[in-house]
Amino acid sequence: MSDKVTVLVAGSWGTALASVLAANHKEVYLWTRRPEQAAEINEHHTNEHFLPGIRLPENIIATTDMEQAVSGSKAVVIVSPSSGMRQVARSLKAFWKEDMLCIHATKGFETETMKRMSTVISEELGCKEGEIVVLSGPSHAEEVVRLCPTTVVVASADEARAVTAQGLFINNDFRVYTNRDQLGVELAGALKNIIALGAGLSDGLGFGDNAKAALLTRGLAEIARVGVELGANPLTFSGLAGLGDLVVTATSQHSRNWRAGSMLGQGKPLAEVLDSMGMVVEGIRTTEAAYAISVRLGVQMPITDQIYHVLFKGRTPRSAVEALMGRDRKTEMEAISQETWEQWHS
Ligand SMILES: NC(=O)C1=CN([C@@H]2O[C@H](COP(=O)(O)OP(=O)(O)OC[C@H]3O[C@@H](n4cnc5c(N)ncnc54)[C@H](OP(=O)(O)O)[C@@H]3O)[C@@H](O)[C@H]2O)C=CC1
Ligand SMILES: O=C(CO)COP(=O)(O)O
Repeated sequence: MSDKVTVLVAGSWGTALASVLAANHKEVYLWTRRPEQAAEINEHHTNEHFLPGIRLPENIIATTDMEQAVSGSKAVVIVSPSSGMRQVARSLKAFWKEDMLCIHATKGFETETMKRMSTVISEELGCKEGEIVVLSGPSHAEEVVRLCPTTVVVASADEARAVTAQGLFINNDFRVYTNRDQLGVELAGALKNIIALGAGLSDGLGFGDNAKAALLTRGLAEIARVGVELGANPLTFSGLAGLGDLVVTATSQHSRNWRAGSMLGQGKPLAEVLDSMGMVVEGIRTTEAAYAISVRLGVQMPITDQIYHVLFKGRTPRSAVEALMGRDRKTEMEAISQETWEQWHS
């Protein structure tokens, strides 16, 4: 097989992952729907809107032709925002071959159906969900393209595919671990964006480090609670896709979710905040999906609940904080059932 790999969509993360792959492979095809962006990448080796000031490797070949991008590739990496995933996966289907590896690096749900991205992709490609590989972890595109040391996890129910994905991406700047808990990794990557919005809100309101530490810790508790209820390994939430990504997203000014939350906390309306971003803020849609999932399962997600009401129901950030601080008295630790413990330690 050739040494060609493909990345679908040339946003910040797709372009950054193409740069990692370009260090390891001969040809990296980067598909975009915009001809002017393809021309910019091929002629100037830049993607100025998404990664200002960065010169991209010359073996990244941008194209708007899906067939040219995909045919003969050994792996296709989909990095669409969650809102475009079904459409992008559907366009891929015509050129998809069963021996290609499919990896996705998107952090979100399909809001209309509350489905995970692996589910959406497998439905469109007609493959098993467990064959998809999920790439996630603490990794801002802006730092990856500057070759700052970065660690991520690739997860698949099919361990051999995760190991193959690890081999495609790993190098001395980009360290890749494998994990069998595809479900947990996917849930952790999506749900941390809600807490990052909350951390931004807290900073925008002028609260301090105590509030942020509380949000991260109790946020992780509710992410793990819903994750375990859905069948994930509890230990995944203390790994790179869980704690690692939560820390990087909720404490970094690179984070679009943190930035959006911070502007909301300063009193800017949601529509104005989203207009000013120029990039995807996944946490908004994810809050809607997670709120619906928590109601459906009857699992408490108090922080998500408050952020949902701030975003969509006109609650002020301050009254959301009052509601969180005034909740019933609780014990900190929740029991993990014997059955769950045995399942993950067998
Ligand atoms: N940025 C980061 O550091 C990281 C991002 N992620 C995740 O990666 C995913 C993508 O985020 P990111 O790259 O940052 O987003 P950006 O906002 O930087 O870019 C989004 C890209 O998606 C394209 N796009 C959107 N909808 C469609 C569609 N229907 N068909 C084709 N192309 C489409 C846009 O094209 P156009 O320009 O034509 O609108 C644009 O190129 C998100 O789920 C995010 O959470 C994960 C880890 C790190
Ligand atoms: O997921 C990310 C880093 O791991 C990027 O987060 P933002 O989408 O908030 O920028």
